[in-house]
Amino acid sequence: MDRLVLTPDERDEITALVEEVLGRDSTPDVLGIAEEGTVLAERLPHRLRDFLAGIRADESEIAVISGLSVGDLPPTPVDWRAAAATGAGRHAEIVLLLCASALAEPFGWASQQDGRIVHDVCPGRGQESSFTSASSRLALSLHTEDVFHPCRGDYVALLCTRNPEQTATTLARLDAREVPEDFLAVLSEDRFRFYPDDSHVPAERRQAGDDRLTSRYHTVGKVAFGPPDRPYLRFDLDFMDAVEGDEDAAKAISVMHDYLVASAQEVVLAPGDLVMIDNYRVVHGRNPFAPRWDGNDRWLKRLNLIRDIRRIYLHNGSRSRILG
Ligand SMILES: O=C(O)CCC(=O)C(=O)O
Ligand SMILES: [Fe+2]
Repeated sequence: MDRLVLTPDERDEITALVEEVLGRDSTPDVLGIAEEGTVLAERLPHRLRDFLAGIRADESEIAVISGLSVGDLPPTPVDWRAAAATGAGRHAEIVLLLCASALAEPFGWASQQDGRIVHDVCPGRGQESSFTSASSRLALSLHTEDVFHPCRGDYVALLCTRNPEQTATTLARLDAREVPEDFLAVLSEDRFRFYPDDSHVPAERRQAGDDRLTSRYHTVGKVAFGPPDRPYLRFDLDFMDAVEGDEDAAKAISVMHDYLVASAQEVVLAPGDLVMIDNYRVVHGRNPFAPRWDGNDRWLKRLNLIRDIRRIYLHNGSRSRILG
């Protein structure tokens, strides 16, 4: 893991830029700021830009920037809808957008959190055991973000505003030297189906009970691909399966899951920590925790990033960074 600890002066420089951007408009347009992101990011402290350029060039798995300001915070919202309605944590959103724009291009999903580009990750009441980031009492299993889609992010960026129980984010990669060749060979073939996760499916449809995974749209692909010595990875136990009748592929999913769990590392984010997770090189998840619903629960802001925004434009058939 690579880490950069910002100095108080660097933090203040970033805060001043964020305040300038927020001060331009009484109702800031977050998507509009994302459009300007890469230009605004040129004004971030040199050491931060240098660090992120290195992360990008090296394809580093995990990078943490510590010491960011998250602004004045209201109580942790009860769910993302409450955050969206009130603009809770706007300062933190812009910190995240600007810093992340020095690494890659922000984008969002029409099907997720109402098409917002910056997401809220906080425990949702009634969603304690869901398979989404709003879960709490149930661990969020190791996954590639948006595993089903060819335009899934190159990075997931998470900025922590609160983490009172020091709940860990979990991370794991595939080290080709550690796994048997025949197993890797199965993972490297188009023998796996990938489905949209529950955050992309309207709650009404899920509650209606007619939403079996296999009735969802899916894509077929490999779990391991890319440079053989440093393979890329596509995996989400809860939202994938083997193609019909392929027992060796089904077994490979289960062995792969055990391998990832056994080799996972934990990163505990503190307020003001921003982690950039390479969504091709590592899978991520979260340990379980017990929310207190006291306004001080764990709360992250999340942003998806892609190296080449044209892939999104081509998919959309328009210059929109909201995919769908
Ligand atoms: O809460 C965390 O640490 C990770 C959550 C997650 O997987 C996500 O927001 O994509
Ligand atoms: Fe995730």
